Amino acid sequence: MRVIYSEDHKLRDAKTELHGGELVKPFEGPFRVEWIRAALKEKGFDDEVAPTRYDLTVPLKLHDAGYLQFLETVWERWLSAGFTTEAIPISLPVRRSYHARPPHNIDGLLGYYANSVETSITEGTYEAAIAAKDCAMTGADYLGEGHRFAFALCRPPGHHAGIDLFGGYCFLNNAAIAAQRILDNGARKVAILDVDFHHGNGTQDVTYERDDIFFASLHGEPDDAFPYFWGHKEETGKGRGEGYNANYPLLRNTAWPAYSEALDAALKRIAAFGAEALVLSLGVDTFEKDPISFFRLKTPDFRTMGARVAGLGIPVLTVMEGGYGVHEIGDNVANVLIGLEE
Ligand SMILES: NCCCCC(=O)NO
Ligand SMILES: [Zn+2]
Repeated sequence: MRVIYSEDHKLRDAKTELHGGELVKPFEGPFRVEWIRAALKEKGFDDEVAPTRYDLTVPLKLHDAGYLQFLETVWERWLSAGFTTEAIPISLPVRRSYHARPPHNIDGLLGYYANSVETSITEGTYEAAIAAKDCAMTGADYLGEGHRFAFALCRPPGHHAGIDLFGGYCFLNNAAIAAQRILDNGARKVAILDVDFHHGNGTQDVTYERDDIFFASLHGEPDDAFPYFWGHKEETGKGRGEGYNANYPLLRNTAWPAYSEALDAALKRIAAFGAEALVLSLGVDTFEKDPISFFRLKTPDFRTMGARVAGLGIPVLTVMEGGYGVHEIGDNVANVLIGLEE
């Protein structure tokens, strides 16, 4: 299977994350991708390429132009405002802020575009996010050449990045950008299946009113799991998108039997939609040892997951999302790819 990887992920190397009321070493660090890369190489995934560089034409079909400009300029503006730390939002447009609009003040602008406040913005964040979406788009084009599978080893991840929202370690929605590229390459219907532990609220945001992209997400029950305010069953799409969004919230300690039931239901919906290709938002923070999640999947389950997804019989672009803290993330990602190709 072709693996698309960019050294530029290392440009995103934040030193702080707001977690449990204090600034900690980020869970989402460069080590993650290097662990995964090493595991893939060990298991024979040695067809690795660097991404093609693309302009912003496709991201601008999903993200707000002002938001992209913010991402590109925020770090310099933060420093020019005299700050010497990493940029973390503190004030958000919440309920009844009826006239909220992007303030000039960079401190306020950070909050305007944030959907959560754990994620610091630092030097190199934008460049790394650009490289991640280039990995996803390169994978989409590789499928467009007639190949069945590809893996975009994206970092930073993207599934919490909304139309004009960053957070949850995400800045550009790599999976949705890849889906858009697949459509631009000629497909009429594409599905995105998000198997990360956390609801892909950003992906839901950018696809919610569309009938050419079907979005399904399996995730921790929002009443108990980040991002908390999205991912309920009753979120089924809006306008033309009504019926093209499916959420499968699952309870604490969910293990493979219950998880696979929801997975099969999601796959059935995707097949019924008539997807010509699938973008798999792969987070492996569903793993039993993940430090910030609460499902109980085991390493062999990820191989079964890949095989079930391959059962759709359509091309699959796997896009890396979350999965933290333990070396097993490499084996778990490799197992999904092995299962896909079985
Ligand atoms: N503050 C929690 C951030 C969770 C990020 C993540 O793994 N999303 O999939
Ligand atoms: Zn996650």
